[in-house]
Amino acid sequence: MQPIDVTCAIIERDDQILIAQRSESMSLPLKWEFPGGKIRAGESPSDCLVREIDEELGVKVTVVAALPLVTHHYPEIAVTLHPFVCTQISGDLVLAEHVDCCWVNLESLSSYDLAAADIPVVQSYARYRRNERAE
Ligand SMILES: Nc1nc2c([nH]c(=O)n2[C@H]2C[C@H](O)[C@@H](COP(=O)(O)OP(=O)(O)OP(=O)(O)O)O2)c(=O)[nH]1
Repeated sequence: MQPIDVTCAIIERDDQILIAQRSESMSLPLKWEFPGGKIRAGESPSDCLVREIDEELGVKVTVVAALPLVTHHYPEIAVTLHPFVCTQISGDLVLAEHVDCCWVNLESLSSYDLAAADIPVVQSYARYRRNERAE
């Protein structure tokens, strides 16, 4: 199965990051994820990310760092996630597609039912944070 390319944003605010819950009508219903979406033909991953976050959350973000790609095979679809660490630069959060969102500490993430592809993203983000603090 050829993976589809999907961007996702780990939006940082102080010591917390934003996660959002997919709706019942989306694929992976009610799973928690990092907001984002499919990369369009001819679009760069970072342009896709900025567009998707504006569409889904109504806010502008700027990219701080790119994390390693993660490919995951679900039973019916395969995805390659392009994760970016971001900060919000303007706008007020309004959910256009998700049913819920919350700001969480890294340590609390394991209590949310995350999409399976996001688990390695959380691990690489944790490594990124450790390296940031070591500098
Ligand atoms: N956005 C996002 N999608 C994820 C994550 N983890 C994960 O497995 N996925 C999967 C769910 C979907 O199968 C796919 C992304 O599809 P999507 O429905 O969010 O993308 P989109 O907004 O471009 O969708 P659409 O316009 O076609 O409705 O990637 C994640 O952290 N964020």
